[in-house]
Amino acid sequence: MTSLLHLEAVNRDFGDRRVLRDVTFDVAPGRLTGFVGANGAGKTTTMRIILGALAADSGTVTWGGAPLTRDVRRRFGYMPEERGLYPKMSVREQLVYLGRLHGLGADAVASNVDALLTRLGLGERADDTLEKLSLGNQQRAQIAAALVHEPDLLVLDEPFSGLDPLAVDTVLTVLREYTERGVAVLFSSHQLELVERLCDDLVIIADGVVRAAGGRERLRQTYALPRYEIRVDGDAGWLRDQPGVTVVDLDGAHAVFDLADGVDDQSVLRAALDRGPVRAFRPLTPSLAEIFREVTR
Ligand SMILES: Nc1ncnc2c1ncn2[C@@H]1O[C@H](COP(=O)(O)OP(=O)(O)OP(=O)(O)O)[C@@H](O)[C@H]1O
Repeated sequence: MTSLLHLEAVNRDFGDRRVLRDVTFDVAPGRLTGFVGANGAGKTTTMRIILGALAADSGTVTWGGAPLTRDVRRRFGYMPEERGLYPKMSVREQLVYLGRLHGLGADAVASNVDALLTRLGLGERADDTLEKLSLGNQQRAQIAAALVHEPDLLVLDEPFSGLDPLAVDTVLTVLREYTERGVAVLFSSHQLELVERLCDDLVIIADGVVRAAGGRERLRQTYALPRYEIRVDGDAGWLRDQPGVTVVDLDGAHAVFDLADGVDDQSVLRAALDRGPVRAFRPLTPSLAEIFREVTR
């Protein structure tokens, strides 16, 4: 059974620089959580603290409400930013080695490794040394290494960087299979479009501070501007004279506009209908890139 990973007020300094400030968020079982932030925002440092590769100065990390022990961490899978496989060893050999290191029996390891390599599209390359593989395939092998011992929590540092769209889909499908089994997955990325497409939950960090965290749809609603799109038959220029309306974009019959606080969207719709047919009228939800800009500025 997997559990909830919870970080509470985690702080970390390097020298006189505070790199993480009161970092608090959850990684829930069965959910893909995207960890986004600019270069140097603190993602890798946070992940290394979760994995125990680095100590926090203060704050706690718990798994199912209990502090992390070495045994609990053995049930975690990690793909570090500095990829960790040996270039001159065959992919299969090192995955088997890693599985054994995590305490799996020889038979379980052999079947896990074969299944994983097939799922990740590396079945044919299993006996090649890592250095012989393309960069995209090396990346898939690194992901396999984080999965080989059937972890309860997966922590992946930029797992999608350098993958072509097909490989992104393959890896995503595999990660989804894990979340469907209840595994909790945290991955960092600076590719906002990708994170937006993939994630159930998001954590946005800037300068070591979590600026927003929670379900993707809830965040979208929380940061939704009162912004609307309208398409009419004639020219929509009259919107400029409508009280409480600020036109953001106008292109003939199509317009995007913001509404002032307290102005009823239906009154704008009625005003449009008084002038003729309305072909489209809808509130616009912000993209992750817009939310990111909003919370990190
Ligand atoms: N061992 C270290 N010693 C000193 N400073 C460090 C160390 N590790 C990280 N830092 C600093 O901490 C800050 C956060 O780095 P971190 O690697 O966690 O960011 P990140 O969000 O993962 O960025 P990136 O996307 O570039 O990997 C950066 O300013 C970095 O220079």
